[in-house]
Amino acid sequence: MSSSSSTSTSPSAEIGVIGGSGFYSFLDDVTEIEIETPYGPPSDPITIGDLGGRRVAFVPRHGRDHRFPPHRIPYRANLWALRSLGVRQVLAPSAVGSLATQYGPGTLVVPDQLVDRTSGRPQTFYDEAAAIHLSFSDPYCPTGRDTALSAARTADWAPVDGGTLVVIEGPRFSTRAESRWFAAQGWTLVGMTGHPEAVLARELALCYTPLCLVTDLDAGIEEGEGVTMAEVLRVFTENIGRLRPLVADIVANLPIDRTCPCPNVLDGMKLPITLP
Ligand SMILES: CSC[C@H]1O[C@H](OP(=O)(O)O)[C@H](O)[C@@H]1O
Ligand SMILES: Nc1ncnc2[nH]cnc12
Repeated sequence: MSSSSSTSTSPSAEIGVIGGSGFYSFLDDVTEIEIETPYGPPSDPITIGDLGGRRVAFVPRHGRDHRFPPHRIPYRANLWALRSLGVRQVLAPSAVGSLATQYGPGTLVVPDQLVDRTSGRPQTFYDEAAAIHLSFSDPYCPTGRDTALSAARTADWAPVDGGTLVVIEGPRFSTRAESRWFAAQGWTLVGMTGHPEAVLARELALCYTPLCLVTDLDAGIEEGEGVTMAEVLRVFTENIGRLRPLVADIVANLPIDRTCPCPNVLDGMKLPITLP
């Protein structure tokens, strides 16, 4: 681990933020850290700073120059690096498409379920020496979700509480038929990065909370031209001015001591690896 500023102790943080498309920086007055993990380096050097009285680590999921497409993001390295810095609670802003007309661009959703439609992405830390099967019935931290929802309400950004995020392999967007099928299942949102990020956080006993900003109505919902990357980035950029302070408020309001089930998910398991 190397750091750009001289510190006598190792840099550490308690809360991690993984920025998505259009969310490439977060903190002021940062220490920048280059970390190697058993899974290679994270998407970018991690920046650590103080925010709302908390120590926060930030990593841009796609890299600050958006060089990693969703299927090439080093998800394991990102989560491992955050945990190795002391992070135990993770906030995950993400740009998503909507599968429901009532949730138009600019809607903030804190989903409570996900459906994995990715293929071939490494999605576990436990792939040799012992079989580890974790419960994933409720993929997100209940306390993180509640904290996010109440911070959004306080900020007058009426959030949608719950919904199902379907995660596609990408990097292409969905066809209209796929999109209509997702909507017909009753799923709410579509994205490309929510899996395996959430399950890898669970495997490291981290709290993980998705913050989904709707940037578009997906192809089968709006009979227009179809979604474009430019549209996603434009709408995200229009909303980043209120998303950043909201993430800061959530950071400030996350509990210091975790009373949710997340810290205990590995209890009694004989792990084949030592967690950082
Ligand atoms: C920029 S277009 C599609 C891209 O945007 C979303 O990224 P993220 O979840 O990191 O905000 C979506 O999942 C795709 O990766
Ligand atoms: N319509 C969409 N499909 C998949 N990922 C997205 N990210 C933002 N909008 C999206």
